[in-house]
Amino acid sequence: MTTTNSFSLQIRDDNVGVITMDIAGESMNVLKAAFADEISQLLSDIKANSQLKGLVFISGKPDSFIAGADISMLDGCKTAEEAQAIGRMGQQMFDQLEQLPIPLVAAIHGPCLGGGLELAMACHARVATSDSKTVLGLPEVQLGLLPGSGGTQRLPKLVGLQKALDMILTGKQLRAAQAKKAGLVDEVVPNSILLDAAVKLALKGKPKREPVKLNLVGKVLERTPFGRNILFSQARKQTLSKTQGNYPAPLKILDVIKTGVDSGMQAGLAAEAKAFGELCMTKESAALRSLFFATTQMKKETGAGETKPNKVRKAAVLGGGLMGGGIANVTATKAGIAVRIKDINEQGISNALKYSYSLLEKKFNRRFISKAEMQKQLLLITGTTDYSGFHDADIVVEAVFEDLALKQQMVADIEQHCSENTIFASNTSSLPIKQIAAKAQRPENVIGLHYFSPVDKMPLVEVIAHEGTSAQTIATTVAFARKQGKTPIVVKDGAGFYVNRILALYMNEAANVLLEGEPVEKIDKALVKFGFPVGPVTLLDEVGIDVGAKISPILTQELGERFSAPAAFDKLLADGRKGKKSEKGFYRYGKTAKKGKKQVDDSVYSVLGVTPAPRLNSDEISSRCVVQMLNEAVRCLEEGIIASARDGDIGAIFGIGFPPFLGGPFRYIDQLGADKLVAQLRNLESRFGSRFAPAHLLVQMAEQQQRFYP
Ligand SMILES: C[C@H](O)CC(=O)SCCNC(=O)CCNC(=O)[C@H](O)C(C)(C)COP(=O)(O)OP(=O)(O)OC[C@H]1O[C@@H](n2cnc3c(N)ncnc32)[C@H](O)[C@@H]1OP(=O)(O)O
Repeated sequence: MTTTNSFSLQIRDDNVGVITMDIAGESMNVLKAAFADEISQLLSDIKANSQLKGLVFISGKPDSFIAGADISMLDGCKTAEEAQAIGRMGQQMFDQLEQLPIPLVAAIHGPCLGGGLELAMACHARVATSDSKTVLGLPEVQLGLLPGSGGTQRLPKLVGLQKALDMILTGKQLRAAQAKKAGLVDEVVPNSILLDAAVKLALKGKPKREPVKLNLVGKVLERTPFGRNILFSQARKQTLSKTQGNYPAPLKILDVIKTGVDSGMQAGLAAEAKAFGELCMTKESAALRSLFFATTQMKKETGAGETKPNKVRKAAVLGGGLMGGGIANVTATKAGIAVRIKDINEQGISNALKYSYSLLEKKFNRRFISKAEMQKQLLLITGTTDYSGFHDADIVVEAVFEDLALKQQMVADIEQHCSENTIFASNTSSLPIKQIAAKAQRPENVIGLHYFSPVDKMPLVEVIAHEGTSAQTIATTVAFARKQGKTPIVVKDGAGFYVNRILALYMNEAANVLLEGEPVEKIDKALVKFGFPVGPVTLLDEVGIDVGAKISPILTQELGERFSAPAAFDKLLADGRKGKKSEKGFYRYGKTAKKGKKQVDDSVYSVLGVTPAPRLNSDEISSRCVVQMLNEAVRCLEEGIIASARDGDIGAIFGIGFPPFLGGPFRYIDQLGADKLVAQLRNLESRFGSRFAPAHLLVQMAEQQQRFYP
């Protein structure tokens, strides 16, 4: 038996060596530069033992394999050369594993990501557990990086070029069954027999790798120089349209994979390590890494200091609409908690159940979950038109219309039908929680829990405590949201909370620009180019022009005139234009829409009384909208609506899709400089009026040359 700090090698009676990786004192295995010496020692012991018939590499952690290279180590690199050397070291380490004369099998349970998968791919075979915790992927692109230790070269060999490009460019993670279908793992087994299965495979000898099975088109695209040129140029085009050129990593990924395919593995590896080093130094990667650190840190916070959350065993949802159905879905599928939906009629319940069914069916068809998992999750969702089955709900989330009296009635109903500890969480997007709790007998149990649509996709929730909400209610709600797979930020009670507040000013400015005559598609394109997933006008159509019109007066009354929507927008509603749901908005929908490209419904201009005439350039449009968002974010921090710049950054990125490569509004202000932003706002204020007046805190920071982050 050989033991180093993080690895041990144990020889079994059948002469299979089991290498166990278990970094002391850390909850997950990550790869560090310091391991090079340990691996060398291990390999020399292995080579010295002529009896060995095979090897298994397994993790000593209960629920994780390897979560990749240590991101803190990468963050600490000062030069591209330093980061390149780390990539090279990993490449050499994995090369040595691949060169071993005896079969080496990776036994994978839990996350096997980034450098972890690169190590597993250097092994001669892979067995993975069918457990839902087991996921395999190369998520480096999400950190603004590329796989730096052989991943760009080995993955295409195992799963084919097209699949590898898809995985590396998106960072998507595969469950074991999907990985098996793709050719990434050889066997899928229950966790209880993982080691046995891996040993068995090792004793069979090194498997012969057949070329990836491809259909005729696939063969032409992947196995002829002509086809590959088409494949890479298509991928480049798609990447540029998706990233708008804002992210350097995807283009480098394409270059590096192409180098390997055209000039061989060694050239590919050299290009990979060089690009890895360069990417590590980019501001985009630094911003994306900061998101990883922020979200990891937030996972530990209860939202209420030392108060421990109560366990939620059963939940209920009021309202089976799109939001209610989505909330029920994540409660059952992500949190694994039984959830009861109440709607005023059977149809509402049936819609909510169908919603979950179709999402789960898609996951099943993609082999992401098994039939048994699908059925188990569906069984957790039940429906009722009265309050039957509500008495033992630990938390009730209401997702009914934005009507204060109705919501107050719901509070009273829940106090009557549920226990005295049941939490009442309101999914309101604009009403102050204090008002919803105003008539409650137990206001300490009332809280806001604001989800974003579509609930199954949007990662953020705002948890809103009013002054009387108890610490216990806050901690339990935060933990509940986290179990649903959400990133919660705790915000102070106030109209629009944080996300809708900063969004409203941004959308208003887009509306102002539109009313000055800029064409709809130009405004949308400008903000997509800036880095938002969709433009503000498209977003207004999606959310509903009527919804915007309802929220705007509430925000104006509570927060001031800068929130009042341009009066001309009332004409849209008078014309029956509510957006996508009414098939009438800024764009064409339904029968009037032609297939393919989105088209502006030109009649919207005459309704608004404007003649479209482009005058501003893309940067002028985007900066006018974005500075409104930045300025309001600072006001929210100043007023304590958000507790920190970090929460504000996460809220904007996860709730609105603020460009992640900028790190969020506050990191972006740091990058711009508070003084430059103040100057820009003052200039706009002189042209357009007080809605651009800079926030006090921003002015103060500009004067004192301060930053939000060190
Ligand atoms: C050369 C290579 O190609 C380059 C790379 O490999 S870059 C790294 C690629 N890997 C990744 O991006 C994966 C990052 N990690 C994750 O996504 C998630 O942590 C996970 C899905 C693995 C697990 O999530 P979850 O179970 O919620 O646990 P989470 O709280 O995030 O992490 C547990 C601990 O592991 C740490 N951790 C996880 N992955 C890490 C990593 N790659 N580097 C450093 N620390 C990591 C977390 O910081 C946390 O530490 P703590 O307990 O001391 O706070």
